[in-house]
Amino acid sequence: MPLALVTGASFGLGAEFADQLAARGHDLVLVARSRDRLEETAERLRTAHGVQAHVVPQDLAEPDAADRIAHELAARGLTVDVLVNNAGFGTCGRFEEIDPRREHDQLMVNVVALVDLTHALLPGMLQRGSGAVLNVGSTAGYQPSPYFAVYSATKTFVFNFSLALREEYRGRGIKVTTLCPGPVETRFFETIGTRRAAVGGNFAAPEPVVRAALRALDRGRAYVTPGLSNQIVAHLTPRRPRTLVAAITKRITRPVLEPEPATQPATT
Ligand SMILES: NC(=O)C1=CN([C@@H]2O[C@H](COP(=O)(O)OP(=O)(O)OC[C@H]3O[C@@H](n4cnc5c(N)ncnc54)[C@H](OP(=O)(O)O)[C@@H]3O)[C@@H](O)[C@H]2O)C=CC1
Ligand SMILES: CC(=O)[C@H](N)C(=O)O
Repeated sequence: MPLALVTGASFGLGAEFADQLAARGHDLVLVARSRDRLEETAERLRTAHGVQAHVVPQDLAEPDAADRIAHELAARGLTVDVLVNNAGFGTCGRFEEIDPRREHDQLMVNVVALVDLTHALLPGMLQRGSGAVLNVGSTAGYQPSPYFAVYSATKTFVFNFSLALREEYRGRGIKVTTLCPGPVETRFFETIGTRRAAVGGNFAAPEPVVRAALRALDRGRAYVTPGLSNQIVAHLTPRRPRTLVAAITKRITRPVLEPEPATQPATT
């Protein structure tokens, strides 16, 4: 069976990727920090889909995270066919008020670990002449986003990095697709600290978002943004003048500085 490695598989979109890939008959390697949660997911996938599910607990903010994962894969004799770089989190607010350590970790998880894991696994895919990389970006990456300065920049990085790789490996059996979702109902907003961080779209459930991502990967598409309002942001928003785009985006993202609304819908 083909083997897929999913980062951030303990919750949210990553757990959904693991479910849907297992339902398609993939064996899984599940990576995140929450060991218990990964073990539960792995057991559920084995029982429901009869696949092998391997748990590799790892903090992706650690500088040698990808090396450790690669070492673990080699020790267990596992060859990865599909890499889903999904793990990530956001920060928001006035830049000078955000904990620099948190921003640093965000860069490590959203950017450095994603590149390092791709370095670790892509050469094997090239040798075998087939493989797939699915990177999770965001609609936040389509433009500079004041009050999400670092988060949106990490997602712009993910998008441009993925587009460039896709072009480099065209014709060599490697698919590279970026999922750029708008707001999805996950723990993301608990972690970032406010549901006001859901900018410019309705909340989607993880299931259709992941389904759209895997369909796009099947078809070799460069990127996918599920949902009509998110597609308007993706395709119809002018890209320049860039300073004007940043100024307009600031008007849209500014509410993130205001207090959280009183009621909190449950998250998955
Ligand atoms: N929800 C949304 O509206 C949107 C989300 N995204 C992107 O989707 C991706 C998944 O987020 P989502 O499912 O929504 O959020 P969740 O908070 O539900 O899940 C985040 C996942 O990332 C993992 N993770 C976070 N930090 C680390 C770390 N240091 N080391 C290892 N794993 C880590 C978490 O695992 P653990 O805590 O166990 O380590 C968890 O499995 C992210 O890249 C996010 O930016 C993009 C657009 C919209
Ligand atoms: C959190 C996200 O990345 C999402 N695109 C949003 O705008 O809410």
